[in-house]
Amino acid sequence: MIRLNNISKQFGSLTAVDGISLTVNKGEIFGLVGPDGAGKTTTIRMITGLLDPSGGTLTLLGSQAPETVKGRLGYVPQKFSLYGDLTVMENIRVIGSLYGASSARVTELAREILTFTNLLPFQDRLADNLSGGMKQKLALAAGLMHKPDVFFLDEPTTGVDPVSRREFWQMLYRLNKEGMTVFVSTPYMDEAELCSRVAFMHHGRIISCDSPAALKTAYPFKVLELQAEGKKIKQHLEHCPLRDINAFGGKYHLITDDPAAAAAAVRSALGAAEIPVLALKEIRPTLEDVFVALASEVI
Ligand SMILES: Nc1ncnc2c1ncn2[C@@H]1O[C@H](COP(=O)(O)OP(=O)(O)OP(=O)(O)O)[C@@H](O)[C@H]1O
Repeated sequence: MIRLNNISKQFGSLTAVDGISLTVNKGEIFGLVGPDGAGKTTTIRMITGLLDPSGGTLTLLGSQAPETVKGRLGYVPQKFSLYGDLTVMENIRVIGSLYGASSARVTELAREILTFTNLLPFQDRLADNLSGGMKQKLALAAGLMHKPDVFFLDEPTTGVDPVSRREFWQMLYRLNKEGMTVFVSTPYMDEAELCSRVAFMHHGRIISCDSPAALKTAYPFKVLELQAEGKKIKQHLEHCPLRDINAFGGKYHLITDDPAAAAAAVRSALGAAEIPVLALKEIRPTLEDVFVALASEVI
């Protein structure tokens, strides 16, 4: 459905996308995952024909010219780009009428899509007065007005509250079940987990691409999760048999080859520093662990 072969993009001397190749199959929820500046937006803009690649070849829906299949694509850009001074319904109707449907058909479709996105009760509210999560739902609704075969969403939930994020993903799942191929970029690893396959992007390159389960299975190290209250924890663990220490929201992931030996050394080192260990246990590696290892080129 989507095939990129050695695609790159230069902006002057900056290489934003550095020779990436990937294939997305019909019916997938494909995640392009990576930190800010990795090259995700640039990649999506090239696939959707908004930007010309500097090199490489690209096939989308069987065509090498994205503009010829534009009518079959949906695109939700990173920044809200609908009309703030129009209501929810007006925004949707404007987009619908751009595709040349009759007024009656636009009304019917608008109601159907606003119902699907739970926005119907807010149809008369100005877009400017919507919450961040609702704005993103409106952008999603707009992207659906022409019933695309493949739907591109560029970091659709950045800055959106957790409840709205969950609702948003439930919608993506429902659309996907109905047959829509979804291509979504995200900096969030919990969202990466929800994709059928993910490509990790870093400094313009794809450093790995597989299903979340396969990526985690291939991870070669063990992970200990540590909860401890104290300062300079990393420093105290310097001489423990650990490959890496990563802080994730108040907890530490300790990367090791030998979890038993590492746990004993950690308890001893923190004990000597009078830092109480609140919890220390081996956990299954997360996608975040996989990404950190890939990005630092230790796997
Ligand atoms: N039009 C442009 N001109 C010059 N540099 C650009 C342009 N667009 C993107 N870049 C640069 O290319 C790199 C990749 O940017 P891109 O927006 O694709 O990354 P991203 O992974 O989508 O991250 P973000 O979430 O920050 O948008 C960045 O260094 C960015 O500053």
